[in-house]
Amino acid sequence: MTEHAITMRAVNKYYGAYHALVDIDLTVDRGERIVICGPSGSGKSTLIRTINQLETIQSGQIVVDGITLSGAENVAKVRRDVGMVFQSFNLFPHMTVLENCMLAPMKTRKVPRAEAEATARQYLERVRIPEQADKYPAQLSGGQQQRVAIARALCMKPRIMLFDEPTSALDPEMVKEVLDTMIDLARDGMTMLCVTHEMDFARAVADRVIFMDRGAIVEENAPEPFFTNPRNERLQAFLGQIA
Ligand SMILES: Nc1ncnc2c1ncn2[C@@H]1O[C@H](COP(=O)(O)OP(=O)(O)OP(=O)(O)O)[C@@H](O)[C@H]1O
Repeated sequence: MTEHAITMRAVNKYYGAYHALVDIDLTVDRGERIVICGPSGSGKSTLIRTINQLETIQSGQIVVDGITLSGAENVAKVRRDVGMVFQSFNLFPHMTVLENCMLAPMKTRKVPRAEAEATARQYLERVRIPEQADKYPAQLSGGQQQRVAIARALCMKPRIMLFDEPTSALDPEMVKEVLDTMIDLARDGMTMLCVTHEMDFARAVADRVIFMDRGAIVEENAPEPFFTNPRNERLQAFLGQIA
């Protein structure tokens, strides 16, 4: 067992000439819940997408669960261990909810069908929509679709979950049901990195809140000093805007 869930050292990422991640150093402990916030374009999505190499980096090192992210074999191993939930739910529209949840375990983990189905039903229960198993995504509300996306990620039994603005495409009345699901997960000890502007969620479950600005991590702290005593001027302005 390695000590940390994720270690990023001197990570730099460019989109062409644009410097999107600037000397990122970040260590995430097992079971730690981290919320990442910051202005639009500050690099939040890019940062979490580098953790399962949906974005490649130009310099630095990322180690996930003791595995250095380089080489196709290592990247595949890391991806099996890291679940990701996006702003848009990215479910397969031509498959039922149950089939969406069974696909990856059967394909990439070679889990037998009966076991994949049992696991899928267990996690649909967990996100409180077991009765939707045989419907197609288009027949569900946005909040329900996002809970399917969370169940689908959990079916791979990930050690780490990444969330990229999971509630920002939802109607306001559906935000709470998704946040409640995430709070349940957080309380169960899942290692979580979550890009969100839901600061009540951050206050409720985050061990650490990170503020990104112009590609860099400029402040990180436990919620208490982070919200009550922000040291950085741009963080103060940002918190003022989203309050
Ligand atoms: N594929 C890409 N090609 C070129 N530039 C990109 C690409 N993806 C992101 N960028 C740029 O990199 C910067 C960081 O983008 P990123 O999506 O990580 O920011 P963000 O903080 O998540 O923003 P938002 O809150 O608006 O989602 C932005 O300036 C963006 O325009």
